[in-house]
Amino acid sequence: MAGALLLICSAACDSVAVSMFSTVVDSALGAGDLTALWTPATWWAGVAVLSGVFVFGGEYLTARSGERFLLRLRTRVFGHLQRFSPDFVERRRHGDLLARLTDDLDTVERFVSSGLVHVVTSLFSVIFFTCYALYLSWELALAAFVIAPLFAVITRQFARRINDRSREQRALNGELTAILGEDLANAAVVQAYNRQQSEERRLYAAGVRLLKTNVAISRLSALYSPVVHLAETVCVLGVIALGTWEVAAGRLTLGGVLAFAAILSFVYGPLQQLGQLRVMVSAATTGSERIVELLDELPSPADLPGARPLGRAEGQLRLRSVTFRYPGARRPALDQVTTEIRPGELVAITGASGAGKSTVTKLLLRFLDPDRGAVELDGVDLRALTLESLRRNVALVQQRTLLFHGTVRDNIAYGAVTTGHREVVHAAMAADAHQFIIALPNGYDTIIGEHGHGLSGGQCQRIAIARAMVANAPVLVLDEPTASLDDTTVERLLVPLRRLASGRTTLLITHDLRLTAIANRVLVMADGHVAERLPAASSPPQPIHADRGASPGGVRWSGAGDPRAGFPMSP
Ligand SMILES: Nc1ncnc2c1ncn2[C@@H]1O[C@H](COP(=O)(O)OP(=O)(O)OP(=O)(O)O)[C@@H](O)[C@H]1O
Repeated sequence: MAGALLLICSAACDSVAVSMFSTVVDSALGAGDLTALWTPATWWAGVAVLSGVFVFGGEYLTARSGERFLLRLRTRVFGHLQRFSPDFVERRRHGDLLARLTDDLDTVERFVSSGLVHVVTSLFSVIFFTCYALYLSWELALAAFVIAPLFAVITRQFARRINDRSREQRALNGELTAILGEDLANAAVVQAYNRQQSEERRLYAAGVRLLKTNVAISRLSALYSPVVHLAETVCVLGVIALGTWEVAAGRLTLGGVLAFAAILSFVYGPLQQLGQLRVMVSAATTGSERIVELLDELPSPADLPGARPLGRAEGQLRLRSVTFRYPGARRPALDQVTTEIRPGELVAITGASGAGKSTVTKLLLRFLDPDRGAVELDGVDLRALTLESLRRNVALVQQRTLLFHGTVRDNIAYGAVTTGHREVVHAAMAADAHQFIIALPNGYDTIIGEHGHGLSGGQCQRIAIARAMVANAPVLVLDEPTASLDDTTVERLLVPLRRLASGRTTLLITHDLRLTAIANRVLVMADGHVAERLPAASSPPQPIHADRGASPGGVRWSGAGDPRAGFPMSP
């Protein structure tokens, strides 16, 4: 707003400068009188300095508020995206979502900050110069401004074509980012299957489509300026012819005609900018359509009206006749599943691939809501709880450990916002990770990549266990925590996993018999049903309750069942 005001002031200064120019021509140049030059020249220079200051301030403030707007908008859209279930994000192409959060937001920012400010300032410039032109000679002014409708017709034609192309451009840009993202994420598969060349071809083909669209947009934009310039020149020549006639008739001075010509060059600039704004609006419209499309999607699941926060749960879980079908799927992934898990119990769920095991975990975390039936924690339907408090009570360890680019410490501390170094170290010790972490080049400060680059699968998994320890939630979901690990690594994980599960209600999805052996009960799932309920093959440890204050790792162990026997608890 302040930026726009300053730019309007600079437009007013320009009008004053043109009037000074007219005075200089008539009183100094025309009369050949040097002494008559100083006063208008001083005013002219003063106004030029003032105009420069206004332009600097206006441009700076406009750019700053534009960047701030972009920051707020990006944070808002990202915040909205964060409220969608992982299933929603996985269904979309990541690259396309990234393009919406970067390039598309950029076009909107350009329009809202510089675009809108230029509209306002251009409008004021046109008004100031028109008033001055009418004051000088209304006949000439009317002749000069017949061109305005011509500008509108030309720009409408261009804007329509550019609009179509920029829609294509935004979609192709999303596709290109998506291909790049996929290729980088799947670098191992691409190389293992010797698909580098075909991937290059895929990227090249998408690049060619984008190139054609970009070239078409550049062609239209490049053509626009000369066409408008031609229209402008014809009009200026017409005005000069009319002006000569007016001077000859004694109705206008030479200074007046020259000032008029200067006005035209000042006024056609803003008029042209107003036209170009349509082009900018086109790009911003396409960008904003793609952002609004995201913002229009209602996050699901979301907090329902009346949802209440849950304190620390006891950990009793119950599935009551739960039925769930994925959108578009022919048969339900879960069909009338009923089961109960007591606080502190470790229940393993096993069964063939596609039986519905992971779907149960998604329902427990409320990544999905059942179509029929209910999932309950401590006897309360999860839909009656706030999502934040539910997820504070449930810790998750997945098959593929998801790490962030950052230090080992940051990755472990991710489990709870207020975790200090001491808690991180204790959790790492309980997860049997401390020794390998201190052997890393910078110990806990070693930077690890998103995919745990430099760490083995087992080490990543132990970091995930430490993270879940830090979270200290009463309910634990372990989704195939040992899948794709070798026997020795699995053996090493058993103790930390038992420590983690101890005192927590644990749902363990696994095909691994060594893991089902540590469970209190085993449920075997088939085709979305619980087909069998088996007792445990061996007795699990006897803990116990999770209590952050009770031991440094947040878990208290009882008697002989303590698998940490001989485990040093201080770093
Ligand atoms: N996002 C999805 N959209 C559509 N169908 C899905 C989706 N996720 C899973 N399914 C289907 O739901 C059923 C249950 O899937 P789920 O992932 O729960 O099985 P699972 O027992 O965990 O399998 P696995 O052991 O292979 O992980 C399967 O038939 C699967 O194809």
